[in-house]
This record gives sequence, structure tokens and C-alpha cells, in this order.
Amino acid sequence: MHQILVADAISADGLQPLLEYENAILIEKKVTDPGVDLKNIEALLVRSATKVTEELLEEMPNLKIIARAGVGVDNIDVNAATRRGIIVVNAPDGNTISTAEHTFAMMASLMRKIPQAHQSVKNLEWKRNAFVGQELFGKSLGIVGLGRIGTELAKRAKAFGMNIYVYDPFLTKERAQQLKVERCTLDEVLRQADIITVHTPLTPETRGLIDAEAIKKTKQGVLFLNCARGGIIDEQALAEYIGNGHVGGAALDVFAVEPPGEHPLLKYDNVIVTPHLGASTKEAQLNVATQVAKEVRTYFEDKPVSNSINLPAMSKDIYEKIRPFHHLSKQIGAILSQCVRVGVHELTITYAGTVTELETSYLTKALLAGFFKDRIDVHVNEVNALLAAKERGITVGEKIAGDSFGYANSITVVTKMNGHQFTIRGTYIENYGPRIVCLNDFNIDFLPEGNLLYIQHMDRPGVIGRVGKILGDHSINIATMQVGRKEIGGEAIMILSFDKPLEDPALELLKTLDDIVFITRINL
Ligand SMILES: NC(=O)c1ccc[n+]([C@@H]2O[C@H](COP(=O)([O-])OP(=O)(O)OC[C@H]3O[C@@H](n4cnc5c(N)ncnc54)[C@H](O)[C@@H]3O)[C@@H](O)[C@H]2O)c1
Ligand SMILES: O=C(O)CC[C@@H](O)C(=O)O
Repeated sequence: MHQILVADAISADGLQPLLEYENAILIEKKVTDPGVDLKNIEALLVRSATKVTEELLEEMPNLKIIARAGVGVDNIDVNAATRRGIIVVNAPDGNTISTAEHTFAMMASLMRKIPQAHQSVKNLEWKRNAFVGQELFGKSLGIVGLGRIGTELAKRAKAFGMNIYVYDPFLTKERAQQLKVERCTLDEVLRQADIITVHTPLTPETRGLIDAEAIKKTKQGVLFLNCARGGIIDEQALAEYIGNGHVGGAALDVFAVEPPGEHPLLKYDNVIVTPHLGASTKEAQLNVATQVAKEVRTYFEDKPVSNSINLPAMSKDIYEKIRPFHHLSKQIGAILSQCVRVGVHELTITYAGTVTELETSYLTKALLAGFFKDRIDVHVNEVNALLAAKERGITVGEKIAGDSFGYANSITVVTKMNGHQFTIRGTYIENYGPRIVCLNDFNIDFLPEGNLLYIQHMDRPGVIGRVGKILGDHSINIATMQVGRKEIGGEAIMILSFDKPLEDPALELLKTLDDIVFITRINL
């Protein structure tokens, strides 16, 4: 049973895919609540309240997936999760419309002073002259960050007759033309806009993007909106420029620290605020909860997740194509690890034939995950495989080759250690399955599954018989046996498979046989 901790308030209807999943137990508690057994939690579902820090991850050794029911993952230490092989997924578009609508509502409210007028009437006043506003029509809206939310906002602002100026380093000319917005530098946006709104993620680059220097360049009376993340607009600078009258007002849904407490910005009448409500609609909460619940279930069903922050995205169709090679790569890595029981410093993986049409970097990571599986304490998967190799000084190379050795496809790994090298090649044969076709430069053909024994020996009469006798004496049934050699009388190999793991006494006796060069169990 997978234990899933729902640590923040997440729509119960949206959690349905997990509630209906017979292999999961849902625990709806905060991470700090007494009695929560963090050690056994395998999936953690959060919004923005729970801070998923490295310290928290240390207390959760079995955690495999963190799901953020929303867009921003700045409350999650993604690097720490990646190091531990924990997949981080989010719900990137479930709350786009709600947040764009909220930003629009904040902009309209700020321009028409609706919150202030509302409060005044509630205070039994009737001051019609005190709340003269401005029209949106004909005004210039500067959008910093034209992603999902920025784009939806731009469409709505266009419909209100606003002129849109956008700064987004990743916005193409074609896309700007299509959306009928003007592509500008940040300086141009700052100088031309009557209202400036930010819709970027909070990153080291965007933190303080709108600072005192930037605000100085804006028009007298400019209005600022922040419904993205606190900190993109420097709050101290904003307070200073509202205080000196240069900035005409601001509408803020987010703060650098939430809740903001006694904050200098809160004392100004021309600053309107909401408590991080951008995504707080029934529709958005249902969307994001359903998206992440499906992702977590998909993950536990061993299928590819679609919205991972730290794994390449893959559609179901692509995954179906890559799946057999993914399995083969893992098995190759595991065989390599068990055949080469010394430290390695270089691994080169070469792909040839039909497999090259797929995302081979994902296969390389799978091979490394198989390689590290029984070698190191850390749980290694496709998320942290490259990092695990780097941390251990292993250079990983990936190549595409034209020659697939007569097969429709081939995956070959060559590893280097102490002046030697070891090669394994596998292929996937349609309607037949995965096969290992080369092991330590010997041509062979075996299924990489189950309890195997790899014996390298001299090609002399009687060796196979003596091996068979020892196994028979220990009541070990040989399920399959494949042999290969390079030349008559030289070295040869045999790969045996058994119905149950080979036990130590038989292995030790086999090692004493003449003509045996190398022998090792391979458990897959
Ligand atoms: N208030 C809320 O409740 C709420 C709800 C949803 C999202 N958000 C916030 O809004 C942000 C945007 O969401 P989205 O779904 O539109 O994300 P998105 O990824 O679709 O868009 C982000 C855009 O920012 C641009 N960008 C990145 N760095 C930039 C930079 N230095 N300067 C200018 N542009 C830059 C990107 O190119 C991208 O187009 C999220 O990261 C999240 O923090 C807040
Ligand atoms: O969980 C929320 O309500 C906030 C979500 C929002 O900040 C996001 O980044 O998606």
C-alpha cells in the first residue's frame, strides 16, 4: 500500500483518482501534525503552504514523488528532491484562467478604486468624488512574462481596448504577432506602460527584477500588479515609490513572506491586496487536484508522468514505444554492475538502429539507474542518475552509431576500469523480447531476466559436464543454457538460468573447477 500524504488543503473531489486507487492510503494531515509517520510516506501532495525543504526530505526516506497542486514550485527544494531521485510534478495549466481572471479583476479594481469605495460605503459614507477612477480602454499594459497566465491576461486586456507591451526573453516575433502584442525590452515596458504586471516564475533571475532602478524608469502614476510571486517586485522599493507619489498604486496577491504581517505596503490606501487568491476558484482547485492525483496514480502504476519538473516529459504513445528499451537499458545496467565488481570511471552508451528515433537520454539514465541499483545506498532513478554518476566521478558518454550489428536496434555499453574494458550489447526484438547479444566481447544470446549465472571458462571438453554435475548434486535445475566463444580452444562463456537463486555452496564449488576463468551470479 502506497502511503500518500495530502499536506495542504486540496480539493477532495479532485483527489478522486487516488481515493479510487486500491493500492493507496490517503492521509490528510500537515507534515508537522503529531502522529504523521513521515518515514513511510511515498507521495506528498502540497499547495504553497507546506515548505518542502531538504530537512523535511531527510525525514522522508521513502518519498518517491512530490506533487504540487498548482504551478509555482518555489516552495519545494527541487534540487534536493532531484539528488534523492524524487520526482517533482506540478499542475501547470489547471489554474491559468483563474489567475488571469484574478489579475484582471485586481487591475479593474485598482483603476476604479472598488475596494476603497466598498469599504467607505460600509463605513456609512457616500463620497462619490473621492473615488474617481480611470478607464482601462486605451491604456498601455506592460506584461513581464508572457507564459500561460500572461497570455490569457493579454487576450482579456486586448478585448478591453488596451495596448499590450511585453517583455519575455523567450517570446518569439511570430508568437507576439499572433497575439497582437508588442515585443519589447524590459526598459521599453517600464517607460511606456501605464500598468505593469508580472507573470514570471520566481527564480534567482526574476527575484527583484522590478527594483528601485527599474521603478525609477516608469511613468509618473504607474500602477503595479503582482499576482505571480512575492519578491519579483522589490517590496521595499515599491513602498518607497508609492510613499513618494511616483507610483500611483499597486494590486498585490502575493508577498515575499506570506502572510505579510505588519507590512509597510499595507498602510497605503492605493495598495489593494488579496491573500494569494489567484488560483482560489472551485474550478482551478478541482483542475489542479485532479491533475496531480492522476499524476501520482500514474506514477505508482509505473507509467510515465506528464508534468515533471525534473524528468523529460513524454506522451503515452512515446512511452509505449520507449518502454521495451527502457526495460532493456535497466537490465543492461544491472548486468554490468554485477559483472564488473570494481570502481568504474567511464561509461559510454552507443545507440544504433530504430532506438535512435527515441529519447535516448532517458535510456541512458535508465541504464545508469540499473547500474547503481545495488551499488550505492541512495535510491537512483532516471531523476538523479546523471547526478549520481557525476558525484562518483564517472564520465557518461552517449553516442549514436550507424551499425546495429545485424539487429534492428542495439544498445551497447562499454565501461572502462583500471586499463580494462567491459562491453555489453542488447537488442529488443519485436514480438520476441529483450536479448543480450554480446557480453564481454563474446557473442551470445540470452534473455536478461531472473536468476542467471555467468561463467567464463576455457573452451575445453568436459567443462560443461563438470558444471552440470555440481549443479545436479545440489538439486539445482538448469532452466536455460547459452554458450559462446571467440575461437576453438580459446576462452568461452556460458550463461545459465535457474528457477531459483543459486546458493553459495554450489557457487563456491564451481569456482574451484579447473578451466573456470571468471564466475558470477546475475540476479535481475
Ligand atoms: N497567485 C497565484 O495564485 C498564482 C497562480 C498560478 C501561478 N502563479 C505564479 O505565476 C507564475 C506564472 O505562471 P504561468 O503558468 O504563466 O507560467 P509559465 O511558465 O507559463 O510562464 C512564465 C513565463 O515567464 C517567462 N520568463 C521567465 N523568466 C523571465 C524573465 N527573467 N523575464 C521575463 N519573463 C520571464 C517565461 O518565458 C514564461 O513565458 C508561476 O510561476 C507562479 O509563480 C501564481
Ligand atoms: O495553491 C494555491 O492556491 C496557489 C497556487 C499558485 O501560487 C501556483 O503557483 O499555482
